[in-house]
Amino acid sequence: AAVSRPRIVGRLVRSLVARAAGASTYAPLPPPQKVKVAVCQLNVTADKTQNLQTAKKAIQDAAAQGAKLVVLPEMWNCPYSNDSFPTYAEDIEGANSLSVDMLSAVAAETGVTLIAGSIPERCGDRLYNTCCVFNSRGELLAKHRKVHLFDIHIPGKITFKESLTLSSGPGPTVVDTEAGRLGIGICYDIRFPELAQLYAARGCQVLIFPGAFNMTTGPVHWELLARARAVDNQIFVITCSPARNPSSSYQAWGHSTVVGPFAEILATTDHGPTTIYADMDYSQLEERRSNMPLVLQKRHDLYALLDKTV
Ligand SMILES: NC(=O)CC(=O)C(=O)O
Repeated sequence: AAVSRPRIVGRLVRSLVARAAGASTYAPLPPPQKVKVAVCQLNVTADKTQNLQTAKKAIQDAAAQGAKLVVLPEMWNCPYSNDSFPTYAEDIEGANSLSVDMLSAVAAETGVTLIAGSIPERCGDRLYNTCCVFNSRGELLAKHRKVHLFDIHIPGKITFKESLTLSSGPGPTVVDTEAGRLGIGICYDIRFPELAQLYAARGCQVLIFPGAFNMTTGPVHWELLARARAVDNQIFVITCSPARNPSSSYQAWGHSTVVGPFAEILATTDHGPTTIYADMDYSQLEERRSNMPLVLQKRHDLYALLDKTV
């Protein structure tokens, strides 16, 4: 059954308070040893109702295939454009968020942990690019607001300035779920290795990046960055893109991918709508880290990661 909005909000507030209070002192988790993940590369159109139906069906199908963790892409309920963000934005903690209601209900119905890509979030007079995380009861566990905004100008290729409409989020998001401890980033966030290092230092088992790279940066950087974050931190990395839509003003690269802690590709795809699956075995984290104990070999006398959020 769908979870009522007050319960969702209460849950989120408790979760945020708990994280603020104890972010540096997570108790060791009894994580599941193996998790089957589904990465849904959704077709995104200008029709929001259709986008919601597409997402719902993809989650249901993934659960029917045995996935326990389901990931959606960046901006799956609207076209990726500054014109669209204000129009499609929803108040995630308000009473009438169509997307959140659907996500909460389908997570509860299917019993999956849902990393719900991102949607434009309206909060007061600000907009954010926000990823919601739901547990198997449909409760909102956390939300990540994109920390690094995508402001780039590559002459003759691509210019995009998210900061024209969006505000950047306040900080990292580590969330303990039935599918393990997850660190969440959105798209451009993957380019900043310190964020991934911080997540690894906090004991995350998987880094999840809903993202929509493009035809200029995607071919050269998308897989490279996912594998780089994985190999640096000896950690699982998941990227989830929208499918490429020829009628869209922004051509997404696609190529959603799951990478293992040795930087090996566990699952990947091209640019069409599809769902890819991978079995993540968390015992590989210990194995890779004991084979090659990078954390123990760091020269803390020469450099350090400074976590300013705890
Ligand atoms: N869309 C993004 O946030 C990032 C991207 O396309 C890139 O880094 O390239």
